[in-house]
Amino acid sequence: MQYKVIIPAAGMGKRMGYGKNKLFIPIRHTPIIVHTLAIFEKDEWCKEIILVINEKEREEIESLIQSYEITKVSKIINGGSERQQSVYAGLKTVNGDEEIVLIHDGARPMVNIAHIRKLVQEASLKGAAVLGVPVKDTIKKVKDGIVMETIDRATLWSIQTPQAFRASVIKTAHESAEKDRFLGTDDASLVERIGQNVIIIEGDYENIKITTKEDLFFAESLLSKRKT
Ligand SMILES: Nc1ccn([C@@H]2O[C@H](COP(=O)(O)OP(=O)(O)OP(=O)(O)O)[C@@H](O)[C@H]2O)c(=O)n1
Ligand SMILES: C[C@](O)(CO)[C@H](O)COP(=O)(O)O
Repeated sequence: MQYKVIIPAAGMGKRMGYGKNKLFIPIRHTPIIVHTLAIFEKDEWCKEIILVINEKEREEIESLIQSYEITKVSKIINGGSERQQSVYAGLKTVNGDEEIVLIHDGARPMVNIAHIRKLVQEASLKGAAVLGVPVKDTIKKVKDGIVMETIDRATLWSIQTPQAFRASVIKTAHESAEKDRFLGTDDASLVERIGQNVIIIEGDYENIKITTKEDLFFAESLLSKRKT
C-alpha cells in the first residue's frame, strides 16, 4: 500500500515568537522540518513528498533537503497566507483520483509510522481518516469571559495530522470550500461539510504540533528519549 504526503510548511510561527518560521528551529541540532520530512523519507509506504513553503525560504529549504538527503521530495510548491491555501496549492499538483493523499503539518515531527499506516489503510477503505486522541481536560464554551457550557468530554477528541484521504474526496472538498469561501482549521472539516464520513484513528499524545515555546521542551525530551 502506498501514499503521497503533502507537508504544509509555509507558516510564520507567530505564536512561537521566534522571529522566523518555527520549522527552522533546531531540536537536537536538526531543524524541526527535517525531523518531520525524515519520518516520510523512512516510511517505505510513502512514495512522494510534496512540500509547501514560503517562497522567501526556498533557498534555505532546498539546502536542507540536499544536506539531509531527503530524496522523496518531488515538488516544492509556494504556499499561501492561510494553511488551507497552502494545502490546496500542494493538492493541485496531485493528478490521480484514487490514490491516497496524506496531509501532515511540518510542525508535527513526532508522528508514529505505525499510526500513519493505520490511517492509510482506513482511508483506502472509507475515503477519509484522521489521527486523534481523547481530550484529557474539561472543555467549556466561553463567551465574554463567562462559561456558557461544559461539553461532554466523552465526545471530544483532539485532532492531529496526518489526515488521510482518497485524492478525489479531498480535491472535491477543497474545491467546494474555495467556491464557498469556507476556511477550516483542518482538512477533515472541509470533507465533513460535503457530507463524507471521517474516521478517527487513535494515535498517541506524543504527536504534538509544535506551536508555542513550551512545546520545544516536550519535543526535545521525547526525541532524546527515542534516540537513546
Ligand atoms: N499559511 C500557512 C500557515 C501554516 N502552514 C503550515 O501549517 C502547519 C500548521 O500550522 P501552524 O502550527 O499554525 O503554523 P504557523 O501558521 O507557522 O503558526 P502561527 O499560527 O503561530 O503563525 C505548519 O507546519 C505551518 O508551517 C502553512 O503551510 N501555510
Ligand atoms: C490541522 C491541525 O493540526 C489539526 O489539529 C490544526 O488544526 C492546525 O491548526 P493551526 O492553527 O493551523 O496550527
